Amino acid sequence: MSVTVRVPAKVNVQLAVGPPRADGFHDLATVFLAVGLHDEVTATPADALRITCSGPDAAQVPLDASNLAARAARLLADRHGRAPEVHLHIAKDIPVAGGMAGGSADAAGALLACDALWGTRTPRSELPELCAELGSDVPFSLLGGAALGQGRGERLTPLDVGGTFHWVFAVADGGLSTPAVYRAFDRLAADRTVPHPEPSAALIDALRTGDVHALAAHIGNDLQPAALSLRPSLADTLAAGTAAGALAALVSGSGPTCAFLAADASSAAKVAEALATSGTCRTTRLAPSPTPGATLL
Ligand SMILES: C[C@@](CO)(OP(=O)(O)O)[C@H](O)COP(=O)(O)OP(=O)(O)OC[C@H]1O[C@@H](n2ccc(N)nc2=O)[C@H](O)[C@@H]1O
Ligand SMILES: Nc1ncnc2c1ncn2[C@@H]1O[C@H](COP(=O)(O)OP(=O)(O)O)[C@@H](O)[C@H]1O
Repeated sequence: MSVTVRVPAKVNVQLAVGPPRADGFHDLATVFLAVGLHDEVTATPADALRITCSGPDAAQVPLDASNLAARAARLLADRHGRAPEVHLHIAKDIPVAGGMAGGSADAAGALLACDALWGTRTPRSELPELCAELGSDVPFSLLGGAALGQGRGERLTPLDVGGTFHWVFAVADGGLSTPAVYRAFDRLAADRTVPHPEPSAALIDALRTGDVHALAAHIGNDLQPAALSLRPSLADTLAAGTAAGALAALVSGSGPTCAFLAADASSAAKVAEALATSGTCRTTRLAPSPTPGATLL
């Protein structure tokens, strides 16, 4: 017997970052959008906790206790006073360390898969809190769709989305460390007062009405200058997608994946083709949004 859970990647269409807090995190006003790139986490009975991973980027995924799926299994087992005996296989399609919350997706997937395999029946209302213990992005990986994230990103308010948005992702060679990008943000902000981050009403309205041009006009990522300072070549990637007709171009979360919003599916295909031949990224992916959160298959 085994249980498989499908989990989506995300892009932050708004990522407003405040000053560092006493606990080292930053308060955010972020709008998460789940996009149609997925990992699958399969839980199978085993004598001990074991992690395996397949997919083109599998070699970059740690298979020890630091894997977020392993941490999720341990947390759930502790919560129910049982041993974390499970084999978790991650079929990885989400770029690793790319600012698309792949590890967070696997954590949310492992929680749901283990809960079903072990029959621990954790109340659905308790899952977001367990997710938040694992990482700031994990509650959104569970929820999917679109949501406003506040606090360190874990306090979610679901948002309505009135249409399908078409994305192209330009995947870079190598990842960027999320803490390093937040540190670069702090360095770049050292000589100014960083305001408390506020949600963009215009952007939330654009999502609700499904207006791609309005969404493109209000999209933004405060971590982008920080990611660019660590990886200046991303400016060429962003420029290549814009030249190919993308309505908006931005770094996805902490990067280095770049995200391009296209007017429709055929424009997205053209942007992807131009990026693929531009020599400014390792590979490109097309994905619609929104898409559901962690789902038992
Ligand atoms: C930037 C974002 C945008 O959604 O995602 P990615 O682009 O990395 O996927 C998130 O804020 C990343 O969330 P996540 O990757 O879950 O971070 P966590 O494990 O909770 O924290 C890792 C580290 O990032 C920094 N961090 C994270 C969240 C936050 N609101 N402020 C922070 O300063 C802290 O240095 C923290 O120690
Ligand atoms: N299941 C997992 N999948 C990917 N990376 C993981 C996983 N568990 C732990 N990690 C570690 O987390 C880091 C960040 O990975 P990821 O979640 O893919 O990126 P990001 O935080 O940029 O969205 C990786 O470099 C890797 O060392």
